[in-house]
Amino acid sequence: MKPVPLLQLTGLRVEYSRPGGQKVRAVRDVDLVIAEGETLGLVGESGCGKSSLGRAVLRAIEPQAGRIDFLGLDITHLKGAPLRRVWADLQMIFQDPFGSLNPRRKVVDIIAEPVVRARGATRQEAEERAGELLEKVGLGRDAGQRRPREFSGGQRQRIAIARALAPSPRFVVADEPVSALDVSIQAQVVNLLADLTETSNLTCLFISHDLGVVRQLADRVAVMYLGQIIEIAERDRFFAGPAHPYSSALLASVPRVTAVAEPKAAQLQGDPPDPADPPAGCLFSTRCPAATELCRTEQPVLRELGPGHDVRCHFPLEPLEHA
Ligand SMILES: Nc1ncnc2c1ncn2[C@@H]1O[C@H](COP(=O)(O)OP(=O)(O)OP(=O)(O)O)[C@@H](O)[C@H]1O
Repeated sequence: MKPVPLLQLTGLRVEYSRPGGQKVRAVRDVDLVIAEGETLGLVGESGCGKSSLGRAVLRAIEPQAGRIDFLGLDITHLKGAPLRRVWADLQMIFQDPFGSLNPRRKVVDIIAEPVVRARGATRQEAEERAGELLEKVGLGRDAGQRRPREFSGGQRQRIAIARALAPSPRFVVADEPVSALDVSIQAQVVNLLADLTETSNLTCLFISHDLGVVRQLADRVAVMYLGQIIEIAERDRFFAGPAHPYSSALLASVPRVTAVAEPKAAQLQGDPPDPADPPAGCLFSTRCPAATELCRTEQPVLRELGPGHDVRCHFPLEPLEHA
């Protein structure tokens, strides 16, 4: 029997209304399956809809269409107590570790609180769990008696990670968790996250605009453009040579991860179109150096290029190497 996917998105759509009533479709009918224990890296330029997708998955916002199945349960329109029960298994790590931590509370209380609230633990059990987690994230139990402002940015993000893991969730959405940190600290926090996801069999949606970071953590990579997933592949296959011209250009713009040269990669020119006024045909056609008349008129579907490798392009690039 096929295992139940931990998370399944079917035709997920998120729309916002701008003042004046104009509709912005931030997530366009996304289908996605995340298996238990995997880390999926979701990448793309600013504004492509990564956070909107992450927030919809967490049910911090309600999607306009589509369906979210988590652990086999349809959570798309869940509200109140049933949604709060699901949140015990669905946690979030935010970009800004200071803004997301209550400055007036002691660290031990910040971490213990979700264990009491979500799991019904006693105060003593929750504090014990907080102590364990503070050790696990490398801060030590004594850190629990201090307040967030006494810690550096990287340390605060370790506290935020400990808080997210405190109720022993099955799934974590990490939305740009290291991009507010100094580059020298980023690697430490990424290594910690890689270690924790590995040792706790945690499933993770890791949102980042930084392909270098995604390469260190993700088992699979999904690339978003203007609300659509335009390519998804196993990490090694992706980094050996992505098939979508947009992914290729994105990869070429990150010097650190282009050890494998991508000769066909074009430079990304200009900004993405306004999602309220998307182009006809392929959404990338206005910036794609290889766009033809077909690309400008007919929207490509996401189709399988090889095992576990899907691409939404009429003329995908030849992979340099097959994993
Ligand atoms: N509350 C809102 N009202 C109107 N438009 C919004 C709202 N939130 C997001 N958007 C728009 O939806 C699109 C997707 O935004 P989203 O924040 O999901 O993208 P992102 O890829 O996470 O970008 P970033 O990395 O900058 O956070 C953008 O065009 C954004 O301007």
